Amino acid sequence: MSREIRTEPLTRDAFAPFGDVIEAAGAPDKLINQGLCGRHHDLARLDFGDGGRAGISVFDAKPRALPYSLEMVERHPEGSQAFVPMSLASFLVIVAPDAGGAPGQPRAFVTTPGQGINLLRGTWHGVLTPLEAPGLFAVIDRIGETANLEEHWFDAPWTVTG
Ligand SMILES: NC(=O)N[C@@H](O)C(=O)O
Ligand code: NI
Repeated sequence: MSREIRTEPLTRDAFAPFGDVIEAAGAPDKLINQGLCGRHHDLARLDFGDGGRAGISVFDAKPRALPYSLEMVERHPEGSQAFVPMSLASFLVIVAPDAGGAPGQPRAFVTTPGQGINLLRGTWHGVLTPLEAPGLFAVIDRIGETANLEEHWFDAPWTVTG
């Protein structure tokens, strides 16, 4: 069986089972600030579970390149995780459905500059993977006492190609 994953463009509909696309797409939901600002409202299904709270952190991640070797995916069973780029840089978003407690066939999406994402609680995903510098991202996820992290290391790597 081929262990190659071809990237696909990130769209709201394709990504919906895994999470949300955070972007200023189409007309704003509301004009605010005397009409000088468009509000694209409430774009993501944020979820911080019981006993946790929302936090914002900044990740400064090293850019990677395609073809990319995917050795591991992880998930956060207690909360969602959003990545909002602090520059107009594309990044690689790898997700996988759950198949009885382990990841199924991974899918790889490439964002267009300006897109961010929110991963639903418990979604298998590759770690933050910028494709160009700067790899600066605001990350909104659960702050709590637990690790909130489950990793799955593949027996053999997947190769993500453009
Ligand atoms: N470990 C951590 O905070 N980051 C990962 O969850 C990730 O998805 O990059
Ligand atoms: Ni994560």
